[in-house]
Amino acid sequence: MRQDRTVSSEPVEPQDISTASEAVEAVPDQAARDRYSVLVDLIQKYRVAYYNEDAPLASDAEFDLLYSELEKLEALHPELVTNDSPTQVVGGDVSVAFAAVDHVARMYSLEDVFSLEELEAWLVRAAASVEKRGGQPPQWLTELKIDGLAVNLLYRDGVLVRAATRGDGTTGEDITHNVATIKDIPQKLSGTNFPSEVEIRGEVFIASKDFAELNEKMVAAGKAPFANPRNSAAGSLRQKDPAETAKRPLSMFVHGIGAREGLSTASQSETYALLKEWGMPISPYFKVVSTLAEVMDFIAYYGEHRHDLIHEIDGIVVKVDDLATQRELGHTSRVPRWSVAYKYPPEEVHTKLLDIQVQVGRTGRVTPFGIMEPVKVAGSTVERATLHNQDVVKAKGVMIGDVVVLRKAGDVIPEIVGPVMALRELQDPPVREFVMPTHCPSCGTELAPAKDGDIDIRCPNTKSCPIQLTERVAHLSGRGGFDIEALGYEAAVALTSGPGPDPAENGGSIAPAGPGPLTSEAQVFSIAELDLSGVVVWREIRSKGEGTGRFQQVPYFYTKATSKKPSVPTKTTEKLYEELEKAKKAPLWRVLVALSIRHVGPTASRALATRYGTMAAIQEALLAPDAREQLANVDGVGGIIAEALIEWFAVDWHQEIVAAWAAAGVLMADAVDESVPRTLEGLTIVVTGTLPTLSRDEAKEAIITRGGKAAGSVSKNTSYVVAGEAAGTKLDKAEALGIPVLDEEAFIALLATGPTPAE
Ligand SMILES: NC(=O)c1ccc[n+]([C@@H]2O[C@H](COP(=O)([O-])OP(=O)(O)OC[C@H]3O[C@@H](n4cnc5c(N)ncnc54)[C@H](O)[C@@H]3O)[C@@H](O)[C@H]2O)c1
Ligand SMILES: [Zn+2]
Repeated sequence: MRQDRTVSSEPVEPQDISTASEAVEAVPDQAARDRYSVLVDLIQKYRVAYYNEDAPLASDAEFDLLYSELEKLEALHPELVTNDSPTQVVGGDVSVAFAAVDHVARMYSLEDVFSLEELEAWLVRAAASVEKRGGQPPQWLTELKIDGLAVNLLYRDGVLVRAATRGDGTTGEDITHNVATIKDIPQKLSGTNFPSEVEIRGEVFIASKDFAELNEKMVAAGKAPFANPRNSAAGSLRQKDPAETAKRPLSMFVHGIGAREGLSTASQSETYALLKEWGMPISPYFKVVSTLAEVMDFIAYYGEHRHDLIHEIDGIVVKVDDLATQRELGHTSRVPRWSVAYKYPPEEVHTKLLDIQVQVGRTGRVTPFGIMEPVKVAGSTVERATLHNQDVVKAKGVMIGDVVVLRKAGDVIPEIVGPVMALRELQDPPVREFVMPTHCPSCGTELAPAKDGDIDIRCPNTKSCPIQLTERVAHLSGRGGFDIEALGYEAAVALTSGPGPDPAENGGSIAPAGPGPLTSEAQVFSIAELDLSGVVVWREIRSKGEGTGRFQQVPYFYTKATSKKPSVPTKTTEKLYEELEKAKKAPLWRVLVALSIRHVGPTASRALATRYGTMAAIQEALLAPDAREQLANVDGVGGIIAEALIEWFAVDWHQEIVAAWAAAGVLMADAVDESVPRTLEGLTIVVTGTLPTLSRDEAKEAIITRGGKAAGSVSKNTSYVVAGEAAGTKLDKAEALGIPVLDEEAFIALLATGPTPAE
């Protein structure tokens, strides 16, 4: 039966009601009845969107919360429960696009728990129930809860005769032709002696790497990307045209059996082994354990490795392994009593996109980012997420005011996946399109791409744009730069800008204004000489631990003067001075990172430092007529970075920063190991193929420490090519250009003595 698809614009917040365990049966009042029908309608509507349209209106987390609220309400008022309550039936039904087919044995859903305490209570209860019936303490089959959709495969005498979706558990959709396109699923089982009839059940999914590729293709074809692997698997499997399904990278793992005429295995794990012999795809991840502690270990392990697996998971399933015990325990109308699913905290939620603003980075790049209603996802509260550039905003199709899918997988940066289209029309105020600003929000300069054809637009006022300076100062003191802990973002703001207007008169937001005492990063190593005593910032006045909405100006780098003590630099400020002194001895690569040269991060900086050793050598290389080629040839550098270096160093005020830092005592050179003779001075050597004893890195290191240059590609300027086993095109090119080729032995001799005049 089709549900009415009108969507109420009233957002329904889950309400906090007492838990079932502490519930006393009470007569439901009108409020409880009203709430009950609201919940039932909403859950049914969400189910239809999820199972039949493959286009969820709510996140799983939101759905689960509403569902558990319904369960609790029913526990409190059992007389409200009807036979067709969502808690009594398996979600989903049969869409008109497919023929309806009855399963031989019913299919069930799973009981969900959302905390380890609940899981423990469930396992203890189930074990007690088994023992009460005279059984042994159960062995637990622990598996991953695959984020896909269930299929039921009916094999008669070893031949696949029908495949169906779960549907409402009794009747599913006939998807035999679509399943026939899935390579993992055998049309014929291998071996002999098959039962006359067996229903093999499993989860169809799209592997994580395939999912990423599929979405890239969808976007390239101008279609909306899938919100998650579950939707994509469901959408792909339920295509009307099997030829479409065939194009989708679907996989499957078995997780159960239904009808089993003449199958004699005693446990589910044993059945898996048999099915594997028959050629069915069995998950590599399941494990049979006997204690609660082992179940918990399994959960902890996969919680940590959640994103290193073949497929996405949303939890762990624990099953009683023994089949006779499974039969003993039976099932409710909706779920088996011998199995439970523990769900990990959600990594994907829905939230409202309140605004899209832009920020200006340290290289002037202007990036839009979303501001959302704060929402908890994967353990942290998120309210901002980058949208990268205007093209990404377009590709994702998000508008200001949309309800969006927000994903934060593990430690990964939160990402706005896309809008929930079905809710767009209902937003009030209506959604509106984001328009990229034409002028810099910090300095008002007109924005433009650095080069024709660039997607990113930038504020070209790099030297004086206040926000760019702030960002550069914050960056140079960062972990990859000089690593000056006492110079964090707040300090960078205080140094580079004035305190701005009173936040109380500015909607509570702290807006920097005017220049601060530091007007260029050239001065950072002279901060101690600047007068920081007058630098103030706005702080909210707190009373009894609460904000008051009123603000006062407080000194940032100095203590507050009292009648007894004059204002002096704070401890942190003293630390800042000390750290600056230490930073002067930072290795060259850190100096390079600190300069905020486009594309020059720690990796490229390390490569440059290893190759050149001093800032002077880099500057000299930049002056050479073939500078671009030389730099691009450094392993780990390449053409784009070479270009960026040349461009950066060509700017006067950039050179002034380098000069000012050098004048302030920044070393800008890595120590040279004097004990190694510089036998390769002036030589350019390329190492290729596998050498018998030296690794590629050891060989390069040996060249560099002896004053030589370890290049990545062969040119007429190459002095030698050191070739090992399986050397490819580089060797061919060396031979074509007549460049001497050395084996490892000859190379080691060269390291020791340098080129002999005979050569
Ligand atoms: N976002 C929404 O609007 C919305 C709507 C309806 C349902 N849902 C989601 O679906 C869930 C309920 O759906 P459900 O009834 O399909 O139950 P479920 O997804 O919680 O669990 C049952 C299903 O898990 C699957 N599964 C994966 N790995 C398994 C394994 N190793 N062993 C056994 N089964 C395995 C099977 O397909 C099985 O049918 C909700 O908790 C919610 O997360 C979301
Ligand atoms: Zn600007």
